[in-house]
Amino acid sequence: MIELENAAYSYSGEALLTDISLKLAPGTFHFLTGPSGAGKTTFLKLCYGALKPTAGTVHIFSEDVTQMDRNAVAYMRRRIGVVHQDCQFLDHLPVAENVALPLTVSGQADPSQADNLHELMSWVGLTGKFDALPPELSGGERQRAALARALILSPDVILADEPTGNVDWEMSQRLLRLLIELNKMGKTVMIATHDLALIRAAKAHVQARVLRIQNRSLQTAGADL
Ligand SMILES: Nc1ncnc2c1ncn2[C@@H]1O[C@H](COP(=O)(O)OP(=O)(O)OP(=O)(O)O)[C@@H](O)[C@H]1O
Repeated sequence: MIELENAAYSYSGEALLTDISLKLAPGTFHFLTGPSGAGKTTFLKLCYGALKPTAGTVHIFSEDVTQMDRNAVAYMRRRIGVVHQDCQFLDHLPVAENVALPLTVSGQADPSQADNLHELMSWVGLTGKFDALPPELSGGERQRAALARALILSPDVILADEPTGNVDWEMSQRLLRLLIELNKMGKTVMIATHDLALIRAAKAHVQARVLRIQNRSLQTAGADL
């Protein structure tokens, strides 16, 4: 689905990631860990075409990202749901409209009537928050709304950047269960996280591969996590 081959990324000529190779196969579950500033968000951006590698190649759904124009990237992005670290809501729009935004952007006539909007809001436990504004949500509600928005176009792949960053243990377990459930439905999932306890908890329920970015490269983490 997503394949990086000797991929590298530099900001302003300074190498952050070098010689990264990885194949994300359909239906797999990955964690991505590593110290703060190691490049986890940057790596995820390479995986969804927000950044193009400065060396090597990235293929997404068999297409070379460096050869895609903006329209092709936008079209490809419909198949990848991204949960951003800071959620990135439009604070003046109600939660349901934020969740439906990818439908609006992709030209669906009346997103508020979309069956999957109602289903998703219910699935993430936010039925009562349709008309709330994002600043009125708790941290866990924000993360669940961000997950719902990432899923609104029924993507094949979910990339979640610290989805449990600002929530307590109980809520992080709830979010993890949702992501595991998605994987059991056949979706490919990658979660970037600092939370090693979360990774340990997940391993009891899902076969997950743990990757670590360290010293600019990507390694498979040991079983001692
Ligand atoms: N647009 C940018 N321009 C220049 N440098 C950047 C840019 N975005 C990120 N960086 C730098 O790249 C490095 C890696 O950032 P990135 O956000 O990918 O790391 P991370 O592992 O996700 O960090 P954290 O765990 O703290 O979220 C950091 O030093 C950051 O300052």
